[in-house]
Amino acid sequence: MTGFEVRPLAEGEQRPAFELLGRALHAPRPTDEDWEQRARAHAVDRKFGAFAEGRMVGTAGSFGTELAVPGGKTVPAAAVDGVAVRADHTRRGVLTALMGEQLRDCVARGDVAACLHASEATIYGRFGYGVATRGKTLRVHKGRARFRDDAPAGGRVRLLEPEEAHEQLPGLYERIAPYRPGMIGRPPRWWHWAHPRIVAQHHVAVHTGPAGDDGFVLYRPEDLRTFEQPGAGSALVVRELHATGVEAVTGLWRYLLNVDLVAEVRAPARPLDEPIGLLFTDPRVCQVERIDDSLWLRLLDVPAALAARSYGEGEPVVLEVADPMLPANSGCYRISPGGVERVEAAPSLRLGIEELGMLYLGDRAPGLLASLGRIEVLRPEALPAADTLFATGSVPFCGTSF
Ligand SMILES: CC(=O)SCCNC(=O)CCNC(=O)[C@H](O)C(C)(C)COP(=O)(O)OP(=O)(O)OC[C@H]1O[C@@H](n2cnc3c(N)ncnc32)[C@H](O)[C@@H]1OP(=O)(O)O
Repeated sequence: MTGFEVRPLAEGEQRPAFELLGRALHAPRPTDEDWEQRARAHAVDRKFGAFAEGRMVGTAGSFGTELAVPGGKTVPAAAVDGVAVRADHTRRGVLTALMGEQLRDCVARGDVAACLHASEATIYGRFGYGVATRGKTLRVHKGRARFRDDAPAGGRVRLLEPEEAHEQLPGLYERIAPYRPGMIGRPPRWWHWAHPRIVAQHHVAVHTGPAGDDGFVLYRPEDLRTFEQPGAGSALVVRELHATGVEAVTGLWRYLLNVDLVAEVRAPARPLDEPIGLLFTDPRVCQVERIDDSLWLRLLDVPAALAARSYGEGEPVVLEVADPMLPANSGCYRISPGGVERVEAAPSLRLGIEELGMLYLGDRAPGLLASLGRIEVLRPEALPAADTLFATGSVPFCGTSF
């Protein structure tokens, strides 16, 4: 559609963009005071606006970070946020134009990947993003929860005051992450913008093991009491839990389940392989309520992304990747345990950039996507080989909201 232009935001346009976003997300309009508090995290850098008749009608932003990929390396990545189009200008191609500008800008900056958390699962596939990590929501009923005698024990937990949390958590996160594919670095901008809002609404507890601080949890109480059930107590809702290992994870769960006046602990967006149920004498006290998409991944520089991750043992496979929005990525890549090279060879498997995002961190196997018709199989023997090559041995997890 014509009738609007997309350009980088100019200095002074951060607040209208922030208000546009808030309105699109049905958030209350920020007061001058709210804006004062947030302004320092709202640099114009990496932000775009769409303008029609002199007014901003859409916006999209990102911040630069590092994404952990299989094998232990990180790649430069854009964490995309603040995407919105004014309600009176939706479905006219404004987001499509913003995404195009943003992707080209990220490529020019040298970002190897872009990632985001989606408000709706129907928006971003068309721009090449695929679901690359998922999270499960756990609910543990405290009344019946008894830890097994052989469950890890030890360590201690201390509560932090908000000022202590501001001071201590950046260093602690830095030290214990990224420990698995899908985690992102948290730049100062994230700590200035997202963290204060989270800490204002949550309690923060840190676990200390034999080697020092090795995990932390942010949680808030939710009142379950009603007129009919005045003794229902509270639920503790976990916003974040990061730890170096199962001992620290267990220590933090022991702490949460030991807080008085608590009926249940609910933890959304946990790693799919976190074995909380197995800690209890009755594993059914821990229910998986749902599994949701978490991080959406869009590879921007396919050769660099494929070269950055490790591969399992297996016969080499030639993938043909199609990326209509960033055609420089389209082509054939030979993947082998030793590495990746761009080739002019007949492909064994053909897939789109969205599907490559889905399997890149190890969340989905090529065989699964092929069985759903999302990978075209030209040589059937290549499919088990691709499954082995792309297997990671760990479940990807993001754990940072933005
Ligand atoms: C990373 C984040 O920040 S997530 C937050 C995203 N923002 C929001 O959810 C705020 C509320 N929603 C909005 O502001 C807008 O609806 C947006 C940004 C999601 C979409 O903006 P639009 O300008 O309407 O998108 P655009 O017109 O470019 O749509 C492109 C295509 O996607 C489809 N599409 C866009 N949004 C949606 C949606 N929410 N659900 C289903 N389809 C959608 C359109 O129908 C269109 O399809 P077509 O090409 O087949 O015709």
